[in-house]
Amino acid sequence: TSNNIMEPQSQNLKTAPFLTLGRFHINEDYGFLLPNPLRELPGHYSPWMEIANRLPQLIESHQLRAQVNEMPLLNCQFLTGYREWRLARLVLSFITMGYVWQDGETQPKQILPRNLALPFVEVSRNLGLPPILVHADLVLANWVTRNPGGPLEIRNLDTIVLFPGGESLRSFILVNVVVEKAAVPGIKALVQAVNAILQPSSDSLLQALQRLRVSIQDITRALGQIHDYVDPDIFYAVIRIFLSGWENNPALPVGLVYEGVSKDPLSYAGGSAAQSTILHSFDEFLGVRHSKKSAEFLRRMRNYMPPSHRAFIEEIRLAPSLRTHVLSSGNSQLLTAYNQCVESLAALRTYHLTLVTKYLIVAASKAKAQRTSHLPRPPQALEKRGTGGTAIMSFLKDVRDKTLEALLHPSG
Ligand code: HEM
Ligand SMILES: N[C@@H](CC(=O)c1ccccc1NC=O)C(=O)O
Repeated sequence: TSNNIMEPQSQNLKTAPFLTLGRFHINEDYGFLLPNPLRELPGHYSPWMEIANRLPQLIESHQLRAQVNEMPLLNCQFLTGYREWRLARLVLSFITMGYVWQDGETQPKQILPRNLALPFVEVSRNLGLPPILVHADLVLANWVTRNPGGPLEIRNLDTIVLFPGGESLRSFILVNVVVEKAAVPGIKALVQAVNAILQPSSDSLLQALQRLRVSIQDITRALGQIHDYVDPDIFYAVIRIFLSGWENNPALPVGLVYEGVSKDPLSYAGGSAAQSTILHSFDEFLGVRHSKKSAEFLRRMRNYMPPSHRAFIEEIRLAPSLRTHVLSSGNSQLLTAYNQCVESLAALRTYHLTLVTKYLIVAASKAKAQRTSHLPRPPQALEKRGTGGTAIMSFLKDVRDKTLEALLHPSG
């Protein structure tokens, strides 16, 4: 039956919720993770897969570049379905990072050969992502469960593609998968809260804020598993360089030439969990305001996310302000629940700062004192900057401090 145009709009809101996950390709069980990623491409693409499946060995033996130079130029037309495109990007992004950084920071490859550059740029354009490894490749599409019916826990997970770094690299990726899984109840609570503001229903809103706080605490707990599985010296000296990019990077000051795509070099930021949609969503929902510089970096990182996830953040930004709703409600329970979400988010960022201290600051000073001579010389350019390109501690402390500034006080 056609909608009765006389029916007041609010009736519609009672039925169709304003915000839903499905519209943004966010999964009820896996959140921003790609559900059940593919691990095989059609036979036509075996030249890519054969290299990807041996990537750590090819990089460590410095044979990757030679292998890539012999790789045939393959046409993307035989890729069918979203999951095949995501696996193709996963494979091509790993091969690209390995190709550029195979011989370390002092001898980067300035030109990406056309047989790699052309398909990588085509697949990237198709998916709305930049032609460089991003969090959506390294983490979101790079996981399988060992026992399909089993839980999404480290022991029941495996990666699809790897860089050098052995167990530390594999676990680094999988801790991030577990973090994304821990965020799912929080993202669902955020959607419930936005719809509760619109209905309005303060009971539902209160319950949603309490669920959001619990999920943020679960994310922090999941983050802590890094200590159990990832060696800081291996992370710092072996793994990090393969996650780094070619924007504001002294190792590749003009960027990278993508042969056959553009005669001028192009610059793109390296991977970072700043490309994970989780905290962007929480910041927008809670109304956390970052400094101009931090906000610019975080906004740029949104262009390194799948377009539908980027759109989800935008939708939250356009939704009615939770802060205004809490303050105007005069409901002290809502105010307390809101502040507990903000405090938990700040605590998550403080915990992340302790990780960065251990895995970057301390690891760097140890490497400089040559107490890790059994490992390769770590990249100098990455000493002061994150792989995403920020000045490490100042950016992260600023982001954490601005989170705390969002706390609401009853006197307004
Ligand atoms: C050894 C592990 C890690 C190190 C050394 C590290 C380091 C960094 C650095 C340097 C930045 C600044 C942006 C950049 O330049 O890349 C950053 C940003 C960020 N990292 Fe990590 N990170 C680690 C793991 C993680 C994990 C597992 C998560 C998952 C929640 C995470 C979440 C974030 C977020 C959300 C940002 C953006 C800033 C913010 O919103 O607070 N990081 N990280
Ligand atoms: N930004 C970190 C590296 C890092 O944490 C990262 C790099 C690529 C993709 C995800 C990352 N972090 C967590 O998922 C660093 O500067 O070492």
